Amino acid sequence: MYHLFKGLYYYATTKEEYSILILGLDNAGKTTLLEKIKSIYLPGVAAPKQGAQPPTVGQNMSTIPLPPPLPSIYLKLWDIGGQESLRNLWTQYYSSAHAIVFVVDSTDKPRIEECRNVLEIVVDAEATEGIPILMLANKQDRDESLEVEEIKEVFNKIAERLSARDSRVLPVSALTGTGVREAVEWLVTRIMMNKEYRPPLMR
Ligand SMILES: Nc1nc2c(ncn2[C@@H]2O[C@H](COP(=O)(O)OP(=O)(O)OP(=O)(O)O)[C@@H](O)[C@H]2O)c(=O)[nH]1
Ligand SMILES: [Mg+2]
Repeated sequence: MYHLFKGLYYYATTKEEYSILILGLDNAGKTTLLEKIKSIYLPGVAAPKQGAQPPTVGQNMSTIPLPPPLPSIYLKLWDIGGQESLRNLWTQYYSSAHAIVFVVDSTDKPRIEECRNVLEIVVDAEATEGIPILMLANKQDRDESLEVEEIKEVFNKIAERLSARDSRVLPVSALTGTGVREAVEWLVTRIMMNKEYRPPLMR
């Protein structure tokens, strides 16, 4: 009887926890995205304002219990600094990540090739094999932003590597929130579909 109650208690009080890595060049909008997701799913958290986030030196982490009607799981979001000198830290997070969100500044045309090269390195790393990759064409609220189709073309060049993977490109504005819920919903579906390959932690 004790074991039955213990089992029921465990079942009622634990949830699956999935880690999501938010990567991308410096100034792409990663921290703004994290803050926006927090403001949507956590009660009482204010939405981020333009220019309010200092460049990230190190990491920010937030655990979000998803509200209904989304599945009752925790998303553990890791936002890691994108400056060149910090990018070699990213690899430490790969093996425990259940998905990668790669944020692209759609207004930063001069750095779009750099962006593609950096994504290529992430995709080619052994420890990211088999996990879903979501590319976000961010800053779509700005007039001068590249369209999502143009961003897709740039990333087509690494399509062979991505073709065997679960990947998607979605347009968003981390600042206004347009597309952010859709992005989270895509991630939730894909990490749960992939849970036999990369199982969640139980918390
Ligand atoms: N217009 C617009 N500005 C944005 C958007 N997302 C981020 N920004 C702005 O872009 C700048 C950089 O945003 P951050 O979120 O700090 O960028 P980051 O990727 O975390 O940068 P690092 O921490 O240096 O890696 C800030 O001024 C943000 O307000 C967006 O969707 N639209
Ligand atoms: Mg940041």
